[in-house]
Amino acid sequence: MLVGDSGVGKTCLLVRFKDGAFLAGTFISTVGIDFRNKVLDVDGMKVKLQIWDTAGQERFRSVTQAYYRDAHALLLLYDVTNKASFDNIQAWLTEIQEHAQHNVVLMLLGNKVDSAQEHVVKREDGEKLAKEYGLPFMETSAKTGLNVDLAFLAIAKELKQRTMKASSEPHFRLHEYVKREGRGAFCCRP
Ligand SMILES: Nc1nc2c(ncn2[C@@H]2O[C@H](COP(=O)(O)OP(=O)(O)OP(=O)(O)O)[C@@H](O)[C@H]2O)c(=O)[nH]1
Repeated sequence: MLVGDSGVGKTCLLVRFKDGAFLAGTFISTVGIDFRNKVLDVDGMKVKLQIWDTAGQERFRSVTQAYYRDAHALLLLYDVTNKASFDNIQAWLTEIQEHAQHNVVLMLLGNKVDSAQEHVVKREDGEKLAKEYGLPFMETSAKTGLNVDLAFLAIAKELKQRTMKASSEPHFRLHEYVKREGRGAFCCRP
C-alpha cells in the first residue's frame, strides 16, 4: 500500500512500476483508493503484488485507514521538494502504528529526486529520520524510474521470505539490500 501526503507522487510511482511510464502534466488527485496488480519474478518464483494506491488528501483519511489492517507492506512517501510532506512523515507513522499490523513491512521513500526544483529535504534528512525509526530508505523518481522497481522488488523479496516457511535460500535482509542496491540521485539530475 502506498501512503503519504497528497501530491508526493504515489500514483506516479505505481504507474512507473506497473507500466514503465510517467504521468506528466495535470495532477489528478486520487479519490479514495485504487489498486493495480503486478506479477514479479523473485529469484525464480512468481510473486503477485496487489498494490493499493491511497488518496493523500485528509478528507479521504477514514477511507484509507480501513485498508491498513490488511496491508502486508507499506511504502511511505514524501516529496524531496516539499518540506511539509517530510514534516508530516511522523504523523503518518503514528497513523500506521494505530491502524496497521505491528509487523507490517515498511519503507520510507523520498520521491521526485529528479526535480529541478530545490531539494529542500536533503538525502541526509531522509536517512536520519529513517534511522530514527529503523526503516529502510531510498530516494526515488517516478519520472526517471530511479529506484522504483528496486523498491517494489525489495518488498516482494521480504514478503516472499516471510511466507516461505523453511527456506534453504540465504536469509534476505531488507535494510542491507536497499542500502547496497539503491542508486544515488546524482546520476539522473538534468
Ligand atoms: N518531477 C517529478 N514529478 C513527479 C514525480 N512523481 C510525481 N510527480 C508529479 O507530482 C504530481 C502529483 O503526482 P501523483 O502521483 O498524482 O501524487 P499522489 O501522491 O498520488 O497524490 P494524491 O492522489 O492526491 O494522494 C503530478 O503532477 C506528477 O506529475 C517525480 O518523481 N518527479
